[in-house]
Amino acid sequence: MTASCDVIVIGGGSGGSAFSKRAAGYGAKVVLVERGPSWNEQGQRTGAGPGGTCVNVGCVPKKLMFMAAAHREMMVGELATAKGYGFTVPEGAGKVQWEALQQRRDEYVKKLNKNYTAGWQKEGVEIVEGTAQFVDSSTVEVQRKDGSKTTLCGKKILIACGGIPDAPPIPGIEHAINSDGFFELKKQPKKVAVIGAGYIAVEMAGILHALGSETHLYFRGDTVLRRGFDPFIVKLLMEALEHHGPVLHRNSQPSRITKQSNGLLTYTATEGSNAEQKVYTDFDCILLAIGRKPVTDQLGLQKCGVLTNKSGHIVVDAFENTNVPGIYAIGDATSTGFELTPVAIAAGRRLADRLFLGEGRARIAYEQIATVVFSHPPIGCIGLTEPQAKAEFGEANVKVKQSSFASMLYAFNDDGKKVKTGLKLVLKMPEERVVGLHCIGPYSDEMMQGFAVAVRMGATRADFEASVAIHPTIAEEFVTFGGWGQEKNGDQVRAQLPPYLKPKPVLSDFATGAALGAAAAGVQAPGRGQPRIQPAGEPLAH
Ligand SMILES: Cc1cc2nc3c(=O)[nH]c(=O)nc-3n(C[C@H](O)[C@H](O)[C@H](O)COP(=O)(O)OP(=O)(O)OC[C@H]3O[C@@H](n4cnc5c(N)ncnc54)[C@H](O)[C@@H]3O)c2cc1C
Ligand SMILES: NC(=O)c1ccc[n+]([C@@H]2O[C@H](COP(=O)([O-])OP(=O)(O)OC[C@H]3O[C@@H](n4cnc5c(N)ncnc54)[C@H](O)[C@@H]3O)[C@@H](O)[C@H]2O)c1
Repeated sequence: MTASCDVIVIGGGSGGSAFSKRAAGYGAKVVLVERGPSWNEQGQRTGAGPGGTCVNVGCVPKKLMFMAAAHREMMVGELATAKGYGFTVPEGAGKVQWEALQQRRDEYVKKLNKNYTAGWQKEGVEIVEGTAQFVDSSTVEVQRKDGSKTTLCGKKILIACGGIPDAPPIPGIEHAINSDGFFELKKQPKKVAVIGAGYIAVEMAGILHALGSETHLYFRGDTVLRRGFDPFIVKLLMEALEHHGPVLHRNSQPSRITKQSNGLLTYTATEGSNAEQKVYTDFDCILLAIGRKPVTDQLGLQKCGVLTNKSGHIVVDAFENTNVPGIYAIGDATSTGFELTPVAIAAGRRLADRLFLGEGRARIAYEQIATVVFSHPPIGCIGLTEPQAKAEFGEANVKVKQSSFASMLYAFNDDGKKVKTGLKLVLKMPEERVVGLHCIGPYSDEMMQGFAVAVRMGATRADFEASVAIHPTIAEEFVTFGGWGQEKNGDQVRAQLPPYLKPKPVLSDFATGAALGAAAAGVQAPGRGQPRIQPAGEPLAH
């Protein structure tokens, strides 16, 4: 029995870890319960441990694989640029040593696991290793791996338990892997089917294809990334995938997986308008990436009365409050709709600021969250898509500046094999405030963060164009879309002040009528629906 503490945190992932360190830094007595570790004594991966999904089976190992793929892409394959720049690429180059890569990647993750634990200890966070379940609204029981149990009492409790990959209930599902399984692959698949159309399917299919596996991507609609991404960006992504990516299978629903007598796998899908059963054979790997589900069903929430929605996500308001006073929730387990590491971290830190610093207004601005899809090529975006902006402000009050071109990276690809870069600004008229910024193409991932600051600060097109460009870069297009003299994209010549001389409207002028409401549940993430703009009169989120 541990003595009573100020706050019990369930889950040492992105959100729980950030909250715990910040709260302990303010002097709160924090007990962090984390299921971990990530590997068992036999060296087998057991899922997320210290650092959670991001560190163990998410962003970090995924980005390492993305970077491995980027190395190969430059050497060999349709979009290879190395030869054009004068490098000799020997016959047979580009064979990745999968096992060595996996080993280095896992060592890197294990180091991060240690850093997380050390970080908690340094801040004075008490760590209890085991699985937490509610006993009542202020008590939690923790079961350790050896079966022993500890009871913890907290004045407050934070739920930051995250989620796990979801699976469709189809026959033969046991033969498939999910994103966790991707990181356990001991050898590179020769022929792989990836099923899904979201971040994970697009990213993992891209990585596998770029690393040289024969990759097939099956999805239900006409395009991938259907929800929350700007149609201009999706169109360019689809063009890139069609010409240079995995084999695409549209309008395809998973139906069945069977094992062949030779050990390989057959994938059956229901396809097209007349629901034809199509059979695809000889896969050595089938990867399902059809979304994630929260692990709230394992918490015994009925004991404390915390409410979840239909999908099991904990219902929270914009301040991470659940319906039970003193119990809070952040990150992937919540109804906010944003399953992103920096969102979980920011929510955790702001919650700690509110609870232990007395900063009552601190909340995360869910309506202005930048995101990157590490697709091939990568995508970055923040704010509203063009259709979302038109729905929000009315068609006449939205102006768009967009352009697509081939990046200089492909200057020497004489065979014409290059992917298009696309940049788009969605402007709210008449002040031309940037309410959406979207890009696809090489380096889009690294380009986004600075623009996200500008959009967050309420930048207008005039602010963008008053910034002197950095040349030659891709990002410079965002600040040179066409100034006061002549506009690109066929616009009329404008006889008015250069944009950088226009008076800057005050932030409150930009407020829209959209009521954010008490619940962040209504605010939706790319891939989930429509984000909202800061409404008038709301305390400024930060
Ligand atoms: C393949 C993949 C790639 C991703 N790539 C990106 C990316 O590039 N960028 C990005 O921003 N996001 C990415 N994400 C999403 C990101 O990983 C999550 O949004 C983030 O980790 C959520 O943090 P969290 O704190 O809510 O939960 P988690 O990080 O999942 O942490 C929850 C922790 O709680 C523990 N836990 C659960 N239940 C209990 C219990 N009952 N008792 C004790 N402990 C418990 C778990 O062991 C886990 O460590 C990716 C996700 C995946 C799967
Ligand atoms: N770069 C990043 O920031 C990054 C990377 C990976 C994951 N993530 C986060 O993790 C979350 C989960 O990723 P995800 O890709 O698993 O989920 P997702 O919600 O992004 O996409 C799930 C996809 O699966 C499809 N789908 C759902 N049920 C299906 C079924 N029965 N059959 C076929 N297709 C089905 C959906 O139409 C959707 O396109 C993301 O929403 C994102 O927030 C972020």
